[in-house]
Amino acid sequence: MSDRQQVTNAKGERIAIVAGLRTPFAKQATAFHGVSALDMGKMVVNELLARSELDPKLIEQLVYGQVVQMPAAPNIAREIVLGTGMNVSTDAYSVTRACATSFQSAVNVAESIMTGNIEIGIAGGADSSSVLPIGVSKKLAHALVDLNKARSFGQKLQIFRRLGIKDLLPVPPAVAEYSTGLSMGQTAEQMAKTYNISRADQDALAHRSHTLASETWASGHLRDEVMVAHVPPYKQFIDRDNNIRENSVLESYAKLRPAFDKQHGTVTAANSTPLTDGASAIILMSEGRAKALGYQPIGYIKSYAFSAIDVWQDMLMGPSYATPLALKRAGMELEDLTLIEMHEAFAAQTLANMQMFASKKFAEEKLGCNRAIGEIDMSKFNVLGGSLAYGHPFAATGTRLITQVCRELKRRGGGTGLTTACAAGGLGVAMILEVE
Ligand SMILES: CC(=O)SCCNC(=O)CCNC(=O)[C@H](O)C(C)(C)COP(=O)(O)OP(=O)(O)OC[C@H]1O[C@@H](n2cnc3c(N)ncnc32)[C@H](O)[C@@H]1OP(=O)(O)O
Repeated sequence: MSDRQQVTNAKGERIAIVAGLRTPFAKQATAFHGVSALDMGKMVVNELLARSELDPKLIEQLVYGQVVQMPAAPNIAREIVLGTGMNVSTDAYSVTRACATSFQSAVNVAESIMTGNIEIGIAGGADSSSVLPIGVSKKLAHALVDLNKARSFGQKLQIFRRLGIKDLLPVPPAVAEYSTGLSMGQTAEQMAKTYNISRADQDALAHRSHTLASETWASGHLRDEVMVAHVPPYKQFIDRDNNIRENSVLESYAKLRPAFDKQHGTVTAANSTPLTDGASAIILMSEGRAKALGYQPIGYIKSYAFSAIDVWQDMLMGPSYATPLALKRAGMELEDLTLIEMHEAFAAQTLANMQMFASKKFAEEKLGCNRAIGEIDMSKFNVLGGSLAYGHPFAATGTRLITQVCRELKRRGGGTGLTTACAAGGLGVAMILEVE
């Protein structure tokens, strides 16, 4: 098998990213309080269609995802088709791959174009941490099923007697690993300890992220890729991300108490991504179709790779496993890249991955290579700030990163950019984009 990946259709045409858009990202229970992931997904896809002036009849497929599922609408992709100005005959299905979800939807649409099944598709993802599928305890769920079957009042009473007050309390979804029960924050704490990452270094990375993101908003660059979202019942709107600290002060970070290991921890609210609401989407086309329709693509997919490791220890290492694969498939080295964009789930996780990129020992022991992936040049790294500042509506981050990197590469006169993310389940993703 060749190491190189051919990301083209049978005619040799590349997979073009024609446009990308997102809603502003809002902290949990703020501007998008009460707005579901589906509604945010509809908002962004509608606006993307309007801005790109693409005839909805031409869109053959929409692949979309969310991490925190809405039981009432399990196929969010199809609901977006039915709830926007899209053609009802547009095929639509949903995917989920934790924090790499919209990378997955982008790859699914790209692969449909590569096989020649379609020429035009939309990919993306949305998540709400404010509209949650609040569940019930296992005991209550069991009892409710039994109640349905109970024939007499006596039998019903027996069932209720099995329940205590605690069993009646609502259960919100946990940001935790199903198989280990560890929260993402606890995993970040593991990583800080394993890789010896200091609180000061974590805080400095978070401060850098906020400072750069704040400068980026001030520059006006994000206006083309972030829509103004009118929030139902349409009395209010949000026009920019609301987690970014406009005047981030490093000293204030040190004052915060650890959030996940209260006694010995270093991971705080400031050096973690906040729980966030938002949606994003991109339009993908075969290069030939994009040009025939008169579009100037914002970028092309050069290579991509997914990876998986065990979940018990330091599982947010995805970038260190997926990146070397994507580089190899693109026939590139880390130093060839113009930009490197790594999803900042936590500062500790980001710094651990950066450390392992530079480690020959890691390459030898974990990747079976005799050369480190490479030292990250900070002048290329998360140059507009990262998820620590922008926030992280899980399923929306992938297509945010893809759009942001393509646009920044364009401003810099073109080149290649890596986008990479860790994800729950020990998963990782890396995608290399090229811009002319
Ligand atoms: C693959 C992956 O991506 S895994 C990642 C998945 N995502 C997650 O797991 C989400 C992780 N984050 C969280 O769970 C939450 O954001 C937490 C628990 C860390 C923090 O939650 P909260 O305590 O509600 O955060 P909140 O926003 O209220 O901030 C707490 C305090 O820190 C302060 N703070 C937050 N950021 C900063 C900052 N950059 N500088 C200074 N102070 C800050 C806030 O002002 C607040 O102060 P206050 O209590 O005086 O008002």
